[in-house]
Amino acid sequence: MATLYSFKNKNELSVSLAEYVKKVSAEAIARHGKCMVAISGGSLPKMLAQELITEEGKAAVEWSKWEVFFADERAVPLDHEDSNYRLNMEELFSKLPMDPSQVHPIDASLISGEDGSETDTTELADAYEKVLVKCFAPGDAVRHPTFDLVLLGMGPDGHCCSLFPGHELLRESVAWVVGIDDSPKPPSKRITLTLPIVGHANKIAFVAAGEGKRDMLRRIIENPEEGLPCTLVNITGGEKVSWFVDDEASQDITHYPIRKELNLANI
Ligand SMILES: O=C1O[C@H](COP(=O)(O)O)[C@@H](O)[C@H](O)[C@H]1O
Repeated sequence: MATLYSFKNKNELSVSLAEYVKKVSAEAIARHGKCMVAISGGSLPKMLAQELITEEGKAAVEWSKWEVFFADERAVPLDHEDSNYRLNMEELFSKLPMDPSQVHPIDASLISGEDGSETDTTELADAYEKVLVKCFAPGDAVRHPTFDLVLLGMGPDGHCCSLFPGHELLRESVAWVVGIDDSPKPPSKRITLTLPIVGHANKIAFVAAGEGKRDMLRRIIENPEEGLPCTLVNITGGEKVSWFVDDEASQDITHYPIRKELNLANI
């Protein structure tokens, strides 16, 4: 069962989220010498940056051991305002002691049309899957990449990565990365990790804050029968999943245990 942490405000959420990231990172590096991370876009990078780009945050994590991939990406040029790569670089990774080569973007040469609207998303997804194959198991065939940490936002419609409610891609069980051409949230062309890959990670963290997420958060947590994408990650990931939300977002949750403090021993 996923753990739900709710904090007084976004500031306290960011403080605990940073503690969680530090611990998960240290454990991964102790286990296999690196930390393989998948990250999404939206409001998440800013919340991570608050504590992690400080001098203390820079020193508390072995950033040189991180390899960063995208949980989802929009089929746009890397400097486009909709690019999750651009957002994460600007908000977070360019401010950390990391080499840019540690962050693995989509293959920009496959973006077609000025705004990416003519891109073949299957080709883009397949190319990104090859990046994962290469980075996770060089020269080796693996059934699933195991991310040490997947960091996700929650869309106000209950989507995560670029897996949208009711979409057929929620049933994908073979591919690691898939293309989507009909995202209900623009831009319509994207690529995304699939549910089995997200659920296979060692740790999965969701971040959601503010009144705008309140109703959907309640439905995700309390109405699993709706089968919303975030709920499916909760079900697949079970106790590996932690939610970091603020009290504004969790206010309507009455039938699920809410923890008010992060307990690092339980992670
Ligand atoms: O389109 C996307 O939206 C989600 C949620 O974003 P938020 O701004 O509501 O936090 C994000 O997680 C995903 O990466 C992005 O492509």
